[in-house]
Formats: sequence, C-alpha cells, structure tokens
Amino acid sequence: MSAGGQPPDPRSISKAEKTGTTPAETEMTRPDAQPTASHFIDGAYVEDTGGDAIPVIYPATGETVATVHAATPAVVERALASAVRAQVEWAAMAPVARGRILRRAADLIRARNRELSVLETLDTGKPLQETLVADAMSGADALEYFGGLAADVTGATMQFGGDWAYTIRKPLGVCVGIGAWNYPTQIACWKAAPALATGNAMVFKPSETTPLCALKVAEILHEAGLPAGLFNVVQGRGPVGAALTTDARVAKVSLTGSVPTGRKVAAAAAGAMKHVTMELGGKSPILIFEDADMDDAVSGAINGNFYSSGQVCSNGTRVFVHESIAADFLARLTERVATATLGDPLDEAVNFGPMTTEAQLDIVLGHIARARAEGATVAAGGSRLDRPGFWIGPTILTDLTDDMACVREEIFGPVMSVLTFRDEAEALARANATDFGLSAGVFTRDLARAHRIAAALEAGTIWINQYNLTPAGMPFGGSKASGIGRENARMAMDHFTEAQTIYVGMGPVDSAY
Ligand SMILES: NC(=O)c1ccc[n+]([C@@H]2O[C@H](COP(=O)([O-])OP(=O)(O)OC[C@H]3O[C@@H](n4cnc5c(N)ncnc54)[C@H](O)[C@@H]3O)[C@@H](O)[C@H]2O)c1
Repeated sequence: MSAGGQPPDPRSISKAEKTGTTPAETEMTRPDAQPTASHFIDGAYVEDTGGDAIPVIYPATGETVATVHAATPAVVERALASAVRAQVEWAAMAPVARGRILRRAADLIRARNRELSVLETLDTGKPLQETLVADAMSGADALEYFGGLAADVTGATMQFGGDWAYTIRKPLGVCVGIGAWNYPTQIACWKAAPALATGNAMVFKPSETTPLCALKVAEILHEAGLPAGLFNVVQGRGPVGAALTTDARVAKVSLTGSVPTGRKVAAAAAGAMKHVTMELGGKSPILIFEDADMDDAVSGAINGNFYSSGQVCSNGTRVFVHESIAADFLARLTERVATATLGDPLDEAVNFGPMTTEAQLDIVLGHIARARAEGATVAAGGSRLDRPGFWIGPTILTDLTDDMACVREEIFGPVMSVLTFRDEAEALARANATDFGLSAGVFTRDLARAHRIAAALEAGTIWINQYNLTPAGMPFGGSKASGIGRENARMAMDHFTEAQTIYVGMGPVDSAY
C-alpha cells in the first residue's frame, strides 16, 4: 500500500551515481505521499483548510509531493481537549495493558518498515538505505522498550523508626512534543513511547518541514489499540508550537530543535512552571589519538559527519586528530569520502542524499564561504551540485583555527572540520571550549585514557571507539546549552512522571498543647 492510502503517482527519477558522475538510465517509481488529512485528533484524521498551506518538498528534486495545513486555533483546541479527556482513563489503566499496546505498535511498525521508510525518505530526502534501518526501526525499538518497562514504574519506601513514607510516580497529564525535521518518525516515537507508557497523553507538533511521518505513527498507535485522544498530531510552524507550549492544560513540553528555539520554549514553559525536556543542537568533538585504529576512526568520523547528510544533532563536527597521524587520517578520509554514492534517495544503492531544505543548504553554503574567506582549505566537496534539489557533497575543511565560525557554530550539514592537536590536555581543553555539550567521541586503544577523557568531556553522551549509536536503553541528551533532561532509557520515565510522597504516621501524634 502506498503512503497515505492513496493510489501511487508514478514519476521517473534517475538511479544511483557516484559523486560527480552522470545519472544512469534506470527509472524508479515514487509513491504518493499526500496524507489522508493534515492532523490526527481523537483517533481520526482531521482537515481544516483554514490554516496556512504548508508544502512538503521532496529534497532530491525540489518538487512538492504533498500539502498540509497549519492547525487553526480550533484544531489546537480539539487536540488539547481530547487529550485532557482521554488521559484520565489511560492513567487509571493497568500499566501492563498500556505497555501491551505500545509493544503491538512496535510490531506493526516493523511489519510496515519499508512503507514508513519510503515516507521518511520523501519527507526528509535521507537515503532509503538509511531510513530502512535508522528511523521507523528506532521508533519501534523505543515503543518496545518502554512498552516492556510500563509495568515497572516504581516508587521507594523510607523508614523513620515507626513512621515511614513512600513515593509513587504519577503521570504529568497532557504533554506536548515538538519535533525537528531530521528524524520525524524517530522523534515522534522517542517522545510518545515514554509519555504514553507512564500514563500521559501527548499532542505532537512535527516540524513544518517534515509533517508526514508523525501522522503514520498516530495511525499505527491507534491501530494497535491506543484509545482515541492519547496521541494527537497537529501541524504548524512556530506559533502553533507556542500556542501548545503556553496552554494552561499542558504539563510538560519536550522539544527537539535548535538552541535558540529551545531558549524560547523553555522560557515560555517556565512562566507556568511546566516540566521541559530540551533536545537541542551541538558542535560536538571527536578526539582521535595516535594509537587509534585508523579505519575505525575514519569510519567514526564519516558516520559522525555525513550520515543523513550531516543533519544529525549529535554529529562530531570538530574532529581533533593527533598531529602525528593527521596526514594519514586525511588521506584515508578523502579517499573514502570520494566513494560516497549520491543519487535518488529511493534507490537503495544510494548512501548520500540532499539537504532537507533549500534554506538549510544556503546556511551550509554560507558557512563554507565564510570558512574560505577566513583562510580554510576545502579538502572535499564545498559547493552546490548542479542538479535539481538541494545538493552538496560531503565537505571536509582543513587549515582551521578554533576561533573560526565553522569550528564554533553548528552548521547542521555535511561539513567536517579537521583540526590537529599535540597532547591530551590540549585536546580536552579545546574540545570543551564551547557552549554546546551534546555529545563527544574518543578513538584510542588506551583504555585508561579513553575513560579519563570520557569523564572529563563536558557532554551528555560520549562514545568510545564508536560514534552516534543510540539504542533505546541508553540515555541520550545534552548538557550546557545543548539541553535539559534525557530521552530513552529508564531516565525518560522519570521525566514523564513526578514523585508524590506519602508520609505514614503510625501514632501516637505528639502536639505542644
Ligand atoms: N538533541 C537532539 O536530540 C536533536 C535532534 C535533532 C535535531 N536537533 C536540533 O534541531 C535543530 C534542527 O531542527 P529545526 O531546524 O527543525 O529546529 P527549530 O528549532 O527551527 O525547530 C524545532 C521545532 O520547534 C518549532 N518551533 C519554532 N519556534 C517555536 C516556538 N516559539 N514555540 C514552540 N515551537 C517552536 C518548530 O516549528 C519545529 O517544530 C538543530 O539545531 C539540531 O541540532 C537536536
């Protein structure tokens, strides 16, 4: 079945090509992406064409493949009202029964992985080769993981010699999820799974750039047995997100987005003392020592910079390489990057896709132009490709200093900055000299050094001899400006519940008079 349940609308697109070569002759079929309606509220698709039209553009060609409408105030109201109504019964349900629904949804997602992955590719432009393994499957992992944990939300008891106390974890109520455009299916599932497992309802607003996938997540959750109203999807830009954030019925906002948006949303939520989880941007370092396995280090740097065309929050875009191995590292890196296969992302042979939006491509090109002007050398890529859509190849910058904008600012595109260092203390100090603190990586065969560095790095997630893997059982999130709170793992259950303490007096009650 095609995405959106509508008949396929075949269009011809060219097949895979290596970087810089001409397209092959083979033709492929692109399925239809238009959803049944813009929003999913109270268990059903809802349309209201009164809201602004939002085009969904296939980044590989620049064509509009679907249109949705931003939520009007009436749509936002319906979503919130249904969530408030549904949450009370959901919270009273046996947790194991809640978990069973989430685990059923995980099975449905896995069974439909290809259809969902194609939709993710149309929404974002990421290669199908990636989306088949990283998006819906990661969403299914989260639903399965939190479905299993749902029955294990426990409090604690404290003894005071006679009197005692205990805590119970209570759901927060109605939670809002707001997504970025790079992982629309995964972000919806990572937020929905712990929220629903712990007895909350969620109203989710996808990024206006990638509005399609969260609708499918809602459809599948309800097919798995989720009662109506518990996972609602409303479309729209910033103002819709702001309306949800400031509504008095909302207890928590979980945002995945940039640091500037995070500051705005956290400030708005703080006014009403709402809970927040902030998954924000980064400029993460990867430290590669002279004893590192060179092939693994190159692979880690490639995965940490060019996967999803660099549109990954945790990317290790400042690659610090020990000066004794820097020439060898760069030679191997440029050789391997030249073998990236660009082409239509729906072709499974393709492993490098376009930027998701033209605006983001322009931001990336602006950073590269500024880096050149500041004296950087472009060792690979660096310019827009002459083809329809929003294309730039994997780009490597060298001859850099730490004060250059390309080394300091999040670029959110396929741009790796390669820097060199002399010793561990220097590498560590430079790695930590940033307001961001999302992630970091270290490649070395010296175990003691690996753990010493990991402990000293100021970042929420550190990978040793690996990069960017995020299993559902592992907490993920940022420190410093990169965020507040953690997604995934048991910790996320704490972020969607609050402790209530009950003191038990065993008598007698002493009083002064
Ligand atoms: N830490 C993580 O887990 C993680 C994951 C993916 C992306 N990101 C970050 O996201 C950014 C890229 O995504 P983006 O460009 O979509 O981010 P963005 O900050 O522009 O938008 C994020 C979301 O916030 C909404 N929004 C904008 N203004 C709002 C407001 N005032 N109130 C409420 N909602 C508002 C947007 O409509 C969108 O849905 C990058 O900085 C990237 O690093 C972080």
